[in-house]
Amino acid sequence: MKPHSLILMLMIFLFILPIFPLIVADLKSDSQALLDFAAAIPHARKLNWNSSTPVCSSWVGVTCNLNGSRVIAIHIPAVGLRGSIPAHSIGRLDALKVLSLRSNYLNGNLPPDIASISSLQSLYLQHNNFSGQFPASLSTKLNALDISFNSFSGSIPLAFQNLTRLTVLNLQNNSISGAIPRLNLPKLKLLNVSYNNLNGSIPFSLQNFPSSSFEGNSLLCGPPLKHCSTISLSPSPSPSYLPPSSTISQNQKSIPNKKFGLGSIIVMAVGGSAMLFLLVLMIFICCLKRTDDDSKGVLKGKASRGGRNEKPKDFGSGVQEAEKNKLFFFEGCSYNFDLEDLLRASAEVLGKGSYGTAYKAVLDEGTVVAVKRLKEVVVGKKEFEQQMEFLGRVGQHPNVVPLRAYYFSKDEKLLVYNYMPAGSLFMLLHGNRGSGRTPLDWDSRVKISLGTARGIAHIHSEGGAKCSHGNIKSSNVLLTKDLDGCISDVGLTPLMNFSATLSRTTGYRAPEVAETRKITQKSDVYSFGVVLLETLTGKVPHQYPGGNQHDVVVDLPRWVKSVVREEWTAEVFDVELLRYQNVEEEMVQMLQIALACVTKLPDMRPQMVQVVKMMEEIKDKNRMSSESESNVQTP
Ligand SMILES: Nc1ncnc2c1ncn2[C@@H]1O[C@H](COP(=O)(O)OP(=O)(O)OP(=O)(O)O)[C@@H](O)[C@H]1O
Repeated sequence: MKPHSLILMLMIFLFILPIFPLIVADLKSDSQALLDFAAAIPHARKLNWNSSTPVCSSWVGVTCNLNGSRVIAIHIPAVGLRGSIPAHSIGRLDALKVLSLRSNYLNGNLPPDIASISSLQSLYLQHNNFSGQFPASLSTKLNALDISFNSFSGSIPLAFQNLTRLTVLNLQNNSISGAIPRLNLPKLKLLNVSYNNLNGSIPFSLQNFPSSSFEGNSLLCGPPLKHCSTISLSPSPSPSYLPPSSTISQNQKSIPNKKFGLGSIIVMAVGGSAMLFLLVLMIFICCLKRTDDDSKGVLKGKASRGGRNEKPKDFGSGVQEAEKNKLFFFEGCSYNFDLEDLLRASAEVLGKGSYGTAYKAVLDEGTVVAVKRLKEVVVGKKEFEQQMEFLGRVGQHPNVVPLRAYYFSKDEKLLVYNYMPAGSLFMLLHGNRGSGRTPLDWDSRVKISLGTARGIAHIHSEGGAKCSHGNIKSSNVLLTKDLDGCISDVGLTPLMNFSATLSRTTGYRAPEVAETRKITQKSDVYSFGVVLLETLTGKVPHQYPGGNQHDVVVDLPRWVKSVVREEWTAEVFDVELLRYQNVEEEMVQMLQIALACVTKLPDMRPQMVQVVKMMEEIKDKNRMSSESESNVQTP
């Protein structure tokens, strides 16, 4: 080594030596703050945070700065965090820039020390159960704040006026009340305050945002919503005076009158030199680092790609490095991620089915998808791809859960679907039958059943006479946010071990299937008939873990037929439906369709297109007769 290099190295060493204990102490205090947080908050997925492993390289979701001295970002979305965050835990991370705790089950107040971390730039708390007033004191460096889908109440803090760097402000679906303050936020690109209890007029500075930013606040008025009437019941005008922030006023007061003495000048000169020295040092270190990197070349690139972020996730453990990025997207799919992103996403198990395990995966940019990791696929790659190609063609229908992408390798087969946040028909019918349950009304049951029937009819007609579903049941009827029924798991039966399917469809399986070991369109009609009976009776057609055994009827078609034969037809219907007036006839007609579907002889069952037609006729007839009744009553 040359002598001048040695001198420089010595200088660096001499400079770093005194600050090294400070670096270690800062990181230690950050890690302790995180450990305090994790100890107070139960979590479903392993965070791997413990004092014996290095914070910056092995703690899940934790990012440090370049020299590894401070924690600067925490991303732990959808890891099943529960409970309320204690004060003086995360709030102690005073170098934190990004905090993402979205899609967990956190509740209670947000500790004020988090919102006021002075370095904080992005705060993502959406989809939790936080409540109470959002803290009034906020980091003025914030550029993104998303607290949507919580239960925050109180008014929008006036301190929002000071968030001049804000580009995203999402407060939708909370219980925030009062008027919107006159926010003049020059960088704001995305604003959403919809579905709160806001009132008064929309401030002029925010009137350029679309009406969807404000909808769902019945007492809010003015452009882009309807004009405010001059005599408003609850005008609550926006506050016309906003006190300037304390920091601004202090700065304004102090700067003009300042006079510098000799002492101050010496301090400034010494400080300036130190800064200059630091700058030169940093440039030097960067140069050294680059030389080092260059000498490692491609290897270095590979190492970083395979680093902390690339740990295999539950649904991706069989994915090989060489096969990365071979995620195949179907045409028209707008998703913008690759396999690597998917494997890095945080995942939550939705359930285990006969075909494998389903996960909810939340990608870094906020996209949510459902991923199915298939087990026991019995076909080879070619056949698998042919089936996928077929599904790409057939699966395009509003009542079929869209398959967006797939991945195939020797050890891993993944299917990526749209995530359906409203859950399944099974959960809606049988989940939480105790107190606090929201009953499923008649119109919703009809809408879901008709949607499902349309989805199945579409597969039968588009896929050809030999195309059937083979696994129709209420947990495979998923719901859109408007409660429309969509059929899922389309086209998977031909890929799987037949006995696995047989064992899981008990209760919905047509009697001939066990004998012939063949799934047909007529056996799908039978299964749909059972789902319709389940929707009408509220009874579960099979035993299930944790279920209320009083609601289980092992052979539902047989039970319904026996009750109807005894002329106790009214007894078969779900008690929740008895409260609805004037729908008895419609209910009985739907019951007749269901019974036609579960006829023992396959040839006697209607085709799915006929089922759809009959259901539509019943719906239209009843709508027309109720309209004409109301017309008669109108004077
Ligand atoms: N796209 C999706 N969006 C939301 N939830 C889903 C999605 N796909 C599946 N689920 C849910 O995940 C859970 C497991 O689904 P999965 O289809 O793997 O099993 P299953 O329906 O219980 O049985 P089977 O494998 O026989 O269909 C179910 O509760 C289902 O409602």
